[in-house]
Order: sequence, then C-alpha cells, then structure tokens
Amino acid sequence: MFSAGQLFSVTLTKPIILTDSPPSKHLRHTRHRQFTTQCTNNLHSATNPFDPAAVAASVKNFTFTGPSKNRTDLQTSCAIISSTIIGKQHDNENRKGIENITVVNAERVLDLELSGNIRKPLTINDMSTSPMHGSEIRVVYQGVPGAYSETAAAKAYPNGEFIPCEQFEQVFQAVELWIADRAVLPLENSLGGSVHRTYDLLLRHRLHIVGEVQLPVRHCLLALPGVNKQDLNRVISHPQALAQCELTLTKLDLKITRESSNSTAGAAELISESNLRNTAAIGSERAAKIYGLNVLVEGIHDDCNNFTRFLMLAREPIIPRIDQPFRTSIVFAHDNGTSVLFKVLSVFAFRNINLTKIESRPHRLRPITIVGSAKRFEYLFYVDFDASMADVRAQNALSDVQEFTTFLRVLGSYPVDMTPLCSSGGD
Ligand SMILES: O=C(O)C(=O)C[C@]1(C(=O)O)C=C[C@@H](O)C=C1
Repeated sequence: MFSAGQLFSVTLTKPIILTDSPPSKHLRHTRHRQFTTQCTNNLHSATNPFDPAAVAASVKNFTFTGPSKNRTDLQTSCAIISSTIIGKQHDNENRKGIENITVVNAERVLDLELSGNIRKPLTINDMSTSPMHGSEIRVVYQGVPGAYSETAAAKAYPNGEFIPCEQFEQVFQAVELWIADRAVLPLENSLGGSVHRTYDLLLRHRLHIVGEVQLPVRHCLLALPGVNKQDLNRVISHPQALAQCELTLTKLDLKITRESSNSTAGAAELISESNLRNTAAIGSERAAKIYGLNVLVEGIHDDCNNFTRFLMLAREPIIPRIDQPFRTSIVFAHDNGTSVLFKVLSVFAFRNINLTKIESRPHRLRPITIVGSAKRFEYLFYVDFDASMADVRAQNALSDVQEFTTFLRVLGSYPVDMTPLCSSGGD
C-alpha cells in the first residue's frame, strides 16, 4: 500500500543513478541567454495568443516581413541540442547494449533506463524548483505560432512565454535542458484519435504530466487573398487535421491532393511564404490572421464535437489532491500470463474507479516474443483513470497492478480540465 509520501514510488523504490545531473548555474544561464536572445527577436514566440494587442502586433509584423530569420536560428538551436542529446543516448546504447534487457520491472527498470530508451522520471533530487529565471513561465510547444498547441499552452498558462519548436522530441528536451519550464503536447483528438508520438516519447523521457487541457478545435480552409476554391489542386495540413476533416473535404468535391505538414499553422505559413496560389491549408482562423490568409470555408471538421486533449509536462510532479477531480496516467507491461490485462483492469473496477482511456503501443525494446514457432507481439499499455494518487483507492489499485505486471510507471496525477464545453475556442 502507498502512503501520501510515496505517491510516485512505483518507479522510485530503488536508488536513483543520475545519467545527467542538473546543469550548473553557469550552463543554465548560458542556455537561457542563447535561447532568449533568439526568442526575444522572434515576436511570435513571446506573443500571448489571448492578448489581442500582442496578436495584432505579431500579425502586423509577420504578415509584412515574412517569417523571422530568428525563428530559423531558434529551430536550428533546438536541433543542435537534440542531436547532441541523441548522440549521447546512442553512446549509452552502444556501450551497454539492449540485448540483456528482458523486462521492465520496477525492480529492474534502471537497467532499461540506462539503455537510453526508457528514462526514469525526474525527481526532486534531480533538480530544484523551476522556473529559475524570473516570474514568467516558459512554455514550449510543437509547431509554429498560430498552431492549436500554442492556444492550448495559452489556456493552461495565460501569462506564459511561448516557445515554438519543430519536433516533438525537441519539446521534451527543451524542458529537460531547462530551456523551458513546461511542455504542452497533443495526446488525443475526439475525431482523429491518439497522437502516438506523444505516447511513445512520454516513456522515453523523464517528464511528469502535471495537467491537461481540452481544446475545441475549429478547422477552416485557408488560402491566399484572391484565391477561389476552383484554383486549388492541393490541401496541406497536419495529419491529425487532415483526418479530422476527411469527410468534409470529400463532400466539398474539390480536385485536390492532400499532403501532410508539421503543423496546421506551418501549412498556413508555407502558403504565405511561398505565395502558393494553388494550395489551401487546414488551420485556425487565428493562423489565417497571422499569415495573411483568407478563410475560404469555415468549420470544416467532420463533427462539431472536435476536441483535442493536450498534456502539460514538467520536470517535477505536482502534489496530487483529493479536493478536486484528478486524473492519473500510468503505463505498464506484463509478461503475458493468463488474463493479465483483464486482472489489471479489474483492480480499478472493483474499487469503482473509472477508466477513461486505454492505449497500447509496441514494446520497442522487446517487440516480439517467439513462442514455439509463433510470434507474439509485445505491448506497453497506457491507462488513464479518474482518481488522484492521493486517494487510497488509487494507491491500493496500483499496489495490485504491480503484482500482475513486470513494469509500472505513474506518468502523472493531475487536475481534470473541467472548463465548460463552450468557454474557449481553438482559433
Ligand atoms: O498543428 C497544430 O496546430 C497542432 O497544434 C497539432 C495538432 C495535433 O497534433 O493534434 C493539435 C490539434 C489539432 O488536433 C490538430 C493538430
């Protein structure tokens, strides 16, 4: 059984060997200086999307000057940071090899983590409280200004400073390297389903889920001023946005090919930057304003209940509470004993704990087990349930889950987003 002080003890029962220690004060300051110099020149990264004056200023600057060179610098700097880290992880893998790793038990998890593929969560011992640099919280998101992720970040942290990042992996690394204090990433959409990249990276990195935001997503068809629907032969957007508008696009009966891009706003930016008169983007009204595009068709998502659930990640977990609705996210693996999955799920049912999501992902370290001449696929199971880790029922349930599984990690226990359905817009 868990006590309040052991809330995240599932993976923390063993002594922790740090693979990377907290950055020195000097290094932290250097990283912040490099990054902020680039960010302050990048109007968009510091724009609060909920502040009309700031948005207007950024729209004006962006529309007439095109994308700032500093954004490229900033992304290059993100990429350099990533390649250094990935290089380091590969070194670790090569040195240690992954062939010895059989299971992912809380007892043996350190072996796995040292392989560089699944990292243990950061703990209070790893670093002191953030942010270190002043009052404003720096929030990193994947995409460019005008992306829904940026709106989600602003909903979660209205006074934050928002940092765009090209790749998902860089978003995690920006927080781990103290360049940002929080990361905001999409996890699932009510029409398009799960964002698998986020699930996979949650386990490979050491951050904790500290919150969630559910954002209504209103997609529009965007094109350059003067362009009509008949001029189009291509539509570009994030694959999730294309999936969420699939039926409507077909119904519109346009002679267009569909192509994916890194983000909805990135697609709008490309059209604006390259003056693409035969191409439309799927994105928000806000992205249209930022990149000087017209809204050709409004509300092209296939169902009006189009919501994306975003996670907020931090270096440290928050203290779970029981005086407000909390959700807990876990991931586990088992060695395929008889009805293990059923047993694991029933520990929640017996305690009247509502499961809200279950997702399985390939077990990348042991994708297949050979049983005789048959191949059995191996999975990691991600489960969300409606209870706080401060709730004794949840602690007992996880105690039982541990009995049946070979690996268990609590990804976070965090407040449920209770904002009324109509109170915030994704554009
Ligand atoms: O491209 C964007 O604007 C994003 O913020 C990414 C993203 C996603 O990955 O799901 C976020 C919300 C929408 O569901 C569509 C795209």
